[in-house]
Amino acid sequence: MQSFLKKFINKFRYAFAGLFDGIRHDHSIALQCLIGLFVFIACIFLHLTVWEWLVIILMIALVIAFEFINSALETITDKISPEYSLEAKKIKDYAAAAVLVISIAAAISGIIIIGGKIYGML
Ligand SMILES: Nc1ncnc2c1ncn2[C@@H]1O[C@H](COP(=O)(O)OP(=O)(O)OP(=O)(O)O)[C@@H](O)[C@H]1O
Repeated sequence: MQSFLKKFINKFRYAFAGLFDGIRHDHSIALQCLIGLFVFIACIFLHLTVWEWLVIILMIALVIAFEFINSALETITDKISPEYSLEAKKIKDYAAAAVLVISIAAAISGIIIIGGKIYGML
């Protein structure tokens, strides 16, 4: 029981270590976190509904999570294929495309929700 609890706590410890390491050492992750924080703070003043908050929080989390996965794939690609290769290019470009797709969805959601709120205030 104790070792189960220890393993469980360690999982969180490693995950948080990864979170802080990514924010400190990966500029793309740091930038996405900063944008997410800025959007979150801006939304506090816009009196969002529960559903609007859910979409905003989900989108911020998805973009940051995709950025972490992208960085993990870049790291493993650089390790196994430091030389130029078409496969390495494909892995990195596909991972970047995944971030792009979710970022476009987040931007559109943000424009609809935040833009709509600001428009309503004018
Ligand atoms: N080993 C490689 N072989 C072939 N193409 C590569 C290789 N490494 C990088 N590339 C190409 O360069 C692009 C940028 O790769 P890079 O590793 O610099 O990612 P990045 O998006 O600049 O990462 P970050 O800014 O998060 O550090 C890739 O999307 C890919 O097209």
